[in-house]
Amino acid sequence: MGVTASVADTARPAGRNVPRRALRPGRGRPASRGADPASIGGLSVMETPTHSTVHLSDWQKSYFAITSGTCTPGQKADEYRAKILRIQYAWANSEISQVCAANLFKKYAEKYSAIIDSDNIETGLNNYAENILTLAKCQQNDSDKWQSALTTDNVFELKCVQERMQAGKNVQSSQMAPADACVLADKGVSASATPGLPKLSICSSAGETELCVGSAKHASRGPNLMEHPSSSKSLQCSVPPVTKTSDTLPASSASLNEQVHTGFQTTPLFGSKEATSSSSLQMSSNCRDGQNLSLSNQSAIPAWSTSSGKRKAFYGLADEGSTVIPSLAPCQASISTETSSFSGNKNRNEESGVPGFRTAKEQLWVDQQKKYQNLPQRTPVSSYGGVKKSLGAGRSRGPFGKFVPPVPKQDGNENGGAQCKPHAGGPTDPLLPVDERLKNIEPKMVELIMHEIMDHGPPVNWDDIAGVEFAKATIKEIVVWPMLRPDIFTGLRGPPKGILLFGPPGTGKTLIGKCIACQSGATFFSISASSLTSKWVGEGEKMVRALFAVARCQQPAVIFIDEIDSLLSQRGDGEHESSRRIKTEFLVQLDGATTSSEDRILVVGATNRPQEIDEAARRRLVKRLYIPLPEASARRQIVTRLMSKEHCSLNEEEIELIVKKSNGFSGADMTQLCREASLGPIRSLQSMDIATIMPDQVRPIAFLDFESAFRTVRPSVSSKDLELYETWNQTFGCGR
Ligand SMILES: Nc1ncnc2c1ncn2[C@@H]1O[C@H](COP(=O)(O)OP(=O)(O)OP(=O)(O)O)[C@@H](O)[C@H]1O
Ligand SMILES: [Mg+2]
Repeated sequence: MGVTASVADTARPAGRNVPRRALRPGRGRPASRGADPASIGGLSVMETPTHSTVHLSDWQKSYFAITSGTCTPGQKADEYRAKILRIQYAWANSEISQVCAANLFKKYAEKYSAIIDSDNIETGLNNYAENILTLAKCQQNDSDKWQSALTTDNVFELKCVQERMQAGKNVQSSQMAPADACVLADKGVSASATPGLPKLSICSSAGETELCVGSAKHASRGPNLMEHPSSSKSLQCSVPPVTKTSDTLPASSASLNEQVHTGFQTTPLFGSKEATSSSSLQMSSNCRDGQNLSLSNQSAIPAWSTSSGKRKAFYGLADEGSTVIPSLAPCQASISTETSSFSGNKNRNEESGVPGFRTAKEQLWVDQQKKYQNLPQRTPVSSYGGVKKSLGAGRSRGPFGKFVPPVPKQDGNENGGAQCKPHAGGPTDPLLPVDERLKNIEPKMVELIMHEIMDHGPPVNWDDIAGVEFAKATIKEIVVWPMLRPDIFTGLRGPPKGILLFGPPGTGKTLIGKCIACQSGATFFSISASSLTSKWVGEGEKMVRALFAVARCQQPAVIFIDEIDSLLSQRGDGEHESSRRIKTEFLVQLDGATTSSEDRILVVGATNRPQEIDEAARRRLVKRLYIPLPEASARRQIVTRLMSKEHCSLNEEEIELIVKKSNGFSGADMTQLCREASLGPIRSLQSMDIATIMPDQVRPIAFLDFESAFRTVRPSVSSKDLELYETWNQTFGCGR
């Protein structure tokens, strides 16, 4: 690669892989070789080669973009990295001298110091660590495939290691390391001050060559990473044997360790003199080495190629322990401090007891790890803290939701669980006894069902449900009270096993289901029928079986199935085999639940298509409660309750008018009407006011807002549909 191309690249937006040659012809520039280093990056340097192919306008564009403040810190950092890379290439190709390269590096370090050292999160590079993290995540899969051929056994046979071992012996024989020696490994690696291996990690003094860990070759003939793509291998290969001796770390090494983290010396780019003189561009100890090290390492060393283990240590994967050789772990952690600088920063600070700099993302990760460690290891957590998906509607348990074992509650306050064996460790814990009733159920399904238990969510009271007094009273009678007093509700008074809530859409059927969940004190499973039928093709009936099995272990239990018509629709010839099997299994289970008078499992189904429910299922859902459109009183209740939370100027008469005008509206329609009206005061503002107006300056919601809301909100249930519900209710419903 010629410097020409490098310089041309410098003028392009960083990070874009536009073919270099594609740029030049378009611009009609001569494709001459040998750039003028003096013009690389627009900096004046000591050497002035003969050719210059930098297009001035390109350079100016780039330069002004970076310095004008229109670039983000991330873009600036990209630009910086790109420039460093260009210089390295030029130097590696002998197109500029080391002195020239050193000077260029120095200039760039000075030029970019404002963004590198800045604490300002908007103009500095603090947030750049986030970008690196993202990049690293993206690269993880690919780079994980790479495996070093070096092992702990063959690494000692490497010539470079042998040389360094010998050199180490020599130095050790002089009894002490030079005072200004620089250790370039950290904790694990620097433990190598054991006889035979000591100087693997200790450099010669300043002025001499500085070493990378394991890069003995560099020590002997001057570092040239560009010439030695294998240097990253040697970095890695030297680690295991050194680690073995970590417990023999002498104090001197330990103190030297501190230098490891603070310097940039792990990236020797120049010959000895240049290395020393260029220390200023090595972003030394007081820099925010998290970012800087990352930048510099990425530019100088193919850092990501050093090992996948580094990345594992970097992320602290949940399954790391199972895949990482224990003896390697400290080394991986230590190496990651070099390549994954923010983790190094963290380690260092934690070791020294000083709270260290962390990006928000880092902190979140640490917090999640801590949180997760304190919880039972039930839910498999993905490598990055993601959570395995569960099926169905009840996702409210969340990633760290409370663990509810599939056993009856056994303390004195709860009922019906005495016959179950304890299963506190969860279905997948091999050490704990499994409930007899779960023996034939796949643990994976038990696990999935457990996710469907709704044990929290916004509380819903009976008062929140306007109207439907008969349905509410019936539900209290057959659900809540028997759950609370099973001793009274026995024999003929025993609760039914199935309830069907049917009625037009938006009348509060799901709301009632949530209310039962909150008020009954039972374990509440909320499963949408479609999740059983669509997600679990072929396994749906097993899921149904598992559902009832787990519910039996969790008594008293309520299984709420929303849109139950899709699960229990009429059986017919064109029906899919799998859905037929699910339906059959469901009916069997409903019967099974019915046969045991001890069982306290209630199935509550909700539908707005009751006519589609299979007759066998209909029979089993013995209480079929019509949830009609809200009457005038219920509509008034909804409006009053919603408006009581808002700034509103409605008087009684106006509310009555609204109630009258909303005849035929469902509960959901009423809610929508109120939402629409509440936007009226905002709409009446001038658009320019919205940015500056104070909340208390917004006028109250008035009747005129409802009047305009009535123009856009219409009833969602047609009178024809209503007739169908009425007819079905008269035929099959249990209402009065
Ligand atoms: N009786 C009611 N009292 C108060 N609010 C209600 C009532 N009915 C409906 N709503 C409002 O309408 C919203 C939708 O209600 P819900 O989801 O329970 O209807 P649904 O009967 O289940 O409808 P669908 O048959 O379409 O599933 C509720 O969140 C609530 O805000
Ligand atoms: Mg619903």
